[in-house]
Amino acid sequence: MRFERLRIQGLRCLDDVAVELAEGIHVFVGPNGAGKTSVLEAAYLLSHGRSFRSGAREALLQRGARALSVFAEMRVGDARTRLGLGREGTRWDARLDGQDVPLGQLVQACAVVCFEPGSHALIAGSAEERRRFLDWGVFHVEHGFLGAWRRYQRALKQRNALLRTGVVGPEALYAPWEHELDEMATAIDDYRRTYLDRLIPALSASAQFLLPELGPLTLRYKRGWAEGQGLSELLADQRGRDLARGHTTAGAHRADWSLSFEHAPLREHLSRGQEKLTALSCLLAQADLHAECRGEWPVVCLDDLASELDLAHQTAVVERLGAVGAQVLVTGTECPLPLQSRPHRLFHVEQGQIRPLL
Ligand SMILES: Nc1ncnc2c1ncn2[C@@H]1O[C@H](COP(=O)(O)OP(=O)(O)OP(=O)(O)O)[C@@H](O)[C@H]1O
Repeated sequence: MRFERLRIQGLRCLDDVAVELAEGIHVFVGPNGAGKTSVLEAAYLLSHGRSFRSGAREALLQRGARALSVFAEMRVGDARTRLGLGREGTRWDARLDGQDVPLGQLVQACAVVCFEPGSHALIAGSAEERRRFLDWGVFHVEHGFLGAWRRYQRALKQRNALLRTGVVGPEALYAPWEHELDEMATAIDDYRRTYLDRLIPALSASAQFLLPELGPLTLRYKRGWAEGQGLSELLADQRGRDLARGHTTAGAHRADWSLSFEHAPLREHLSRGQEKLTALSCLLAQADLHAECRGEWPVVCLDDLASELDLAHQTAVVERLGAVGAQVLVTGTECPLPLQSRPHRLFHVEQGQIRPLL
């Protein structure tokens, strides 16, 4: 898929800008604080309903503005789709081809993968980062996943509310939610395992491409509760313990995964640059798998590429994405060296204004 046009209003320093986009690589250059990352954030917002930067979605709204909106004309194969996401007051609205739709439907129609300075948290950060990566990957290729995930979250909220009453009974109050958690956690676990089984070949290939010196990789997945044990029995057994902790301590919301390499068995063996390259390998593999499942590469955003990777790796990534024909949006204070001699679209960004240079 690719964007043909993006119009962004009231997002950070972008008051009202429109960008025409084509196939291939687009580079946004300009000084610090110019609004380059905000362009990528706008694209990402359409595919995730949130920013990739930490902080509340509310921080995206331009100071003093009442409304924020991102519109895109998107091409998927031969079809054109219009996407819109806006916030007015406290209300967020999503639109697909002129119709109001639930946010979930909008974000499922649009796929953007983003490598940015915070991406190394996928390797060095909390389990929540890795679950989010996994769940977004599954969500974009498995339509049934969102329903199971929502039912799981609802049951979890209910059980946690019961725990907060400070009483472990009666059974009739806890048991239905624990059964629901068991059923939905099993479904979520199946989706995640199937996804990871499919991701591993693409991940091995991208890691081999970016980090050949580390040798073959192994992915370990933990589902969030002991293997071989039913979740509802486990939850019934550990109500007292969960009560003391104030929340549910086992289940699909505790899942995690990790990577190790033959020549770097522990995460602590990786340099910071290698952590970033490992995270990038995961994101490229996710994009690759998305292309395999949906027949279209997602849009790939690379924020501040030149400050994140050395020249050899910048070149490798750009060549790989160029070869598969993905639409790529890159930012930097200068045009990254590997892109200086190639045909691509170049935009200058300054004080929230975007001007095409090429
Ligand atoms: N809610 C907001 N309202 C108005 N301006 C904002 C808001 N949030 C951030 N900004 C400003 O918008 C700009 C955002 O810049 P952005 O992060 O997109 O810049 P950039 O060109 O990627 O910069 P860098 O090269 O430093 O990473 C900054 O100048 C920032 O101070």
